[in-house]
Amino acid sequence: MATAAAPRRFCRCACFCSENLYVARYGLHLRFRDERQLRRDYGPVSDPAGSRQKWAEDERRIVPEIACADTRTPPPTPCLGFPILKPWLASPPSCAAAAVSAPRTSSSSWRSLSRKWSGGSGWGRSRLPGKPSLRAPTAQHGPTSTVPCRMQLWRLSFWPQSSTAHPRVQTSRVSSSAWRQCQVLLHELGLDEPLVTPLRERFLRPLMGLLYPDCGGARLDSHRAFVVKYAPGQDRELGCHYDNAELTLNVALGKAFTGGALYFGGFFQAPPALTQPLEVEHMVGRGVLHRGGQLHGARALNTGERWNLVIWLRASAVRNRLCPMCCRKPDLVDDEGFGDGFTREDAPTVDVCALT
Ligand SMILES: O=C(O)CCC(=O)C(=O)O
Ligand SMILES: [Fe+2]
Repeated sequence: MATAAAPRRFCRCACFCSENLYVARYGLHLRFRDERQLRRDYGPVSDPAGSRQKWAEDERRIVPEIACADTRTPPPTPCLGFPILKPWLASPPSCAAAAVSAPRTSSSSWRSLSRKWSGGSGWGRSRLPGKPSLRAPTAQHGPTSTVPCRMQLWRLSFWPQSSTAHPRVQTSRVSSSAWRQCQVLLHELGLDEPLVTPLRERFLRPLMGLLYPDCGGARLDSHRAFVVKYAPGQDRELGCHYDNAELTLNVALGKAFTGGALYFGGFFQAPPALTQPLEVEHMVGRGVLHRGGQLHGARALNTGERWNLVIWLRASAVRNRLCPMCCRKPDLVDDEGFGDGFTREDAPTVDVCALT
């Protein structure tokens, strides 16, 4: 008789508290061991004019940000209109439904998968409403694909009424490398289990197994999903960074906006990385897939409001060997939920062809 497997325990890497802390104000990624090291390594950067007064001001601002990343403050209860999402949650989004059948096709390559989903037309838009399609990878920057889907259903009626209702960063480390005012973690809304986990297991893992086998695409076993908001008077852009993820899906949910394009460079391990950035315009209802380690950022919003769903997809089998943030063997610390996707032992291999 089959017995249910015990839930896996996820961890984070201890570098969470010290490495790669992004301070948007300076566009800097900091290492933080102690105050002396902080002053020694970054004093000249944060105090170009050599003014002690300015440094004191910087210190006030930098240290609370670090403390915030350090302590994992319990999340405030988000104010949300959850019932508004319920009818939609009852039936899976069309992209998930369409993609569930993908592994059963004989296609095992990007090109044939694209042909199937784009109604035989090769690269480009899907002719079938609601079905995902894939766009050609760009030669220079590695595959970055777009997946239209009905994610615009995510009108996010649950967004807090004002940004102050949901204090910045307090819900989480946005990432160890990106930081912004307005973000809501989906697990804090209770949406991981009913929504994001099935989406990852039934749709994204098979798809990523085909598109990005070298990044652990077929072995994705956790995620961090959040919705970000850019608006005038709030965040308008996002600095260049890489994600704490093997792979990322970034879906433009709305509303109406201009500007805010994503730009991509090379991989963070291979500088100089942003000499010729590739720009990808966000289109509402479409998602962009990319490798987490690919440097990227978001250009300034010109007008309107931009809301995006970002899912950082993680494969413990990959990250257990090398933490993508500190690039060392991870120093594991037990954590809640999916932690940062590390585990004390590797997940069993997933046969994507056997998934239904
Ligand atoms: O604003 C965007 O679309 C990019 C978001 C992003 O790269 C991230 O949250 O890691
Ligand atoms: Fe990112």
